[in-house]
Amino acid sequence: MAQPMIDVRDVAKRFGDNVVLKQINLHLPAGRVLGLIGPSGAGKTTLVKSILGMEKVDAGTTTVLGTQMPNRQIMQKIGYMAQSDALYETLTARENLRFFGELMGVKGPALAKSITHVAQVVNLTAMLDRRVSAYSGGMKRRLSLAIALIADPDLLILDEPTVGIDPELRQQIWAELRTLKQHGKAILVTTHVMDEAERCDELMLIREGIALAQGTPTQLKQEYAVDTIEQVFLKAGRLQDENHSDR
Ligand SMILES: Nc1ncnc2c1ncn2[C@@H]1O[C@H](COP(=O)(O)OP(=O)(O)OP(=O)(O)O)[C@@H](O)[C@H]1O
Repeated sequence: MAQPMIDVRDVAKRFGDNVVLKQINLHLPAGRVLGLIGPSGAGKTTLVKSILGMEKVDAGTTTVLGTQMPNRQIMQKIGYMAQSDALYETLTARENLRFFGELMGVKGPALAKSITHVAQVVNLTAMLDRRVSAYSGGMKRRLSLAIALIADPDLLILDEPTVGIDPELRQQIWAELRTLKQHGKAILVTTHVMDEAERCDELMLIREGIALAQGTPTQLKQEYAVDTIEQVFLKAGRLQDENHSDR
C-alpha cells in the first residue's frame, strides 16, 4: 500500500488535568478528503496541531509525508489554514500571497500564475491590491485559504476553512477541493457544517477527545441506522454518554 500522507498512531494529549486526545489513530492516503467533525472543545484543533508538530503529544506518534513530526521542512510542504487568520494586515492580499508563496519556495512567473489562480478560487481577484486591514472577516478567511493553496501542496490541512463564507463561495471552494483530490492531493478538514461532512470521503467523529466513529459517510449512516451524518453524530454522542466505561 502507498505510504499515507498522514499517519497518526495512538496519540494522546493532555493540558494539565484536561485529557484532550485519547488514543487517536488516523490514516490519510493521497487522493482522499478526511473530515474531522465534533462539537466545540472536542479536540479537533489540538489533533490538527499535533499532526503539524505544533503541539507536543504525550504519547503516540504523528508521521506526515513519511517523516515523524515535528519537522520544519515537512511543515513547509503542508498547505495549512489555521482556525485564526495569521495575515500581515498592513500588506495587500497580493503581497501576503507573494510572501507566503516565496516562503514555500514558489518564485517568479510560477508564483504570479499561482496568485491569479488561487485568487480566482476564493473570489478575491478584484480585491487583491487592497490592504488586508480593510478586509472583512470572511475575506480574511478566503485569503487564508488562498495562502494554503499557493504552493500547490500535496497535503492540505484546513481548520474550519469555510466559517464566515457564503454558501455560493462554499460550493466553489468544495469544487476546488474535489479537483485537488482528483489530482492526488490529500486533504484533512475540520468542520461543523454537516453538508460539508457529507462531501468528505471519510469522516472521523471526535467527542471529548475520543474518536467515536470512523468511516465513509455511507458506512457511518449504515452503522448507526440513520439517514444523515448529523443523526450519526447525535446517536454516537448519546451512546458515549450511556457508556462511561471509556472515560
Ligand atoms: N493551549 C492550550 N492550553 C490549555 N488547554 C487547551 C489549549 N488548547 C486547547 N485546550 C483545551 O483543549 C480542549 C480541546 O480544544 P480544541 O481547540 O482542540 O477543540 P476543538 O474541537 O478544535 O473546538 P472548536 O470546534 O471550538 O474549535 C478544550 O478543552 C480546550 O480548552
